[in-house]
Amino acid sequence: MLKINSVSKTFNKNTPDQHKGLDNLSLNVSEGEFVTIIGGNGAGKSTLFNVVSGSMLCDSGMIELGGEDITYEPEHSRAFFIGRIFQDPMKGTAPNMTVGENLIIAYMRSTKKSIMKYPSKKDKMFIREHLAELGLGLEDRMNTKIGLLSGGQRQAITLTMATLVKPKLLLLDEHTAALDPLSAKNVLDLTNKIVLDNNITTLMITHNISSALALGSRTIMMDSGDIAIDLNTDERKNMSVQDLLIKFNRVKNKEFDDDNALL
Ligand SMILES: Nc1ncnc2c1ncn2[C@@H]1O[C@H](COP(=O)(O)OP(=O)(O)OP(=O)(O)O)[C@@H](O)[C@H]1O
Repeated sequence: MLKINSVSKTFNKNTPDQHKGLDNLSLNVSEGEFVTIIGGNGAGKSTLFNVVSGSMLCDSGMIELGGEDITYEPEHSRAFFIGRIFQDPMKGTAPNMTVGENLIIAYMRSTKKSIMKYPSKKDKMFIREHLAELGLGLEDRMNTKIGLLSGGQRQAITLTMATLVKPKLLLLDEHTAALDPLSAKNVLDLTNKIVLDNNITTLMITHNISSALALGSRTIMMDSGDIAIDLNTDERKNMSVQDLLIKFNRVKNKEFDDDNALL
């Protein structure tokens, strides 16, 4: 489904500050796979998401999604089939527009319908039903401005916006890191439900190693712009956080270094 072939990205080339964001990284993700990604500071996690979503172009290598070469496809056209959710709940929504308006715009955009046209009753029903499925009562707050909702509610809506129409790929970029622990847990539970119910191919960056091992079907650990450890479902099953840190230490011959790690 997603094939990343020997992708590299160097920043500040030919300057004393030159360094590699991605170093010949290859990764194959199958349809419906839910991969959690961890890694220390500057390991290259966000750069990986940037080159996959098109917000940055790689220097070399190839990225294929669903059999199509998207390596040099511009970000705005990838946005039709790649959903990306950021740490900041305000990113990706218009705070002065209502819940309903935000969802309608996301829906019209992903179905490539004109946003100049008034949505049909059927479209509005579809959106309302989707929101009701979250079980947060947000379907009764369609006229509330998004900016007035809590961070957790906003992330739940952003998640709905990104999955109203099933994306080919969902990128979750530490999407619960700015939330309080209870909201973070609720949003992670919702994420798990939405991803599994819809069989969405998903990559999720997290600093929480226990969540990374508990969620999804595979965990990769990045270091120095490449994948250091790649664990499938069976390999992860009985692995504790401590086991993983010991494995990293053995493979890379150094301590895992992540200021934000919530073990
Ligand atoms: N736009 C940029 N310009 C220059 N260097 C960059 C840029 N983006 C990332 N880098 C560098 O590339 C390396 C990888 O950064 P990246 O943000 O991908 O790491 P990360 O794993 O997401 O780290 P963190 O968890 O700390 O956010 C780092 O050394 C970083 O400083």
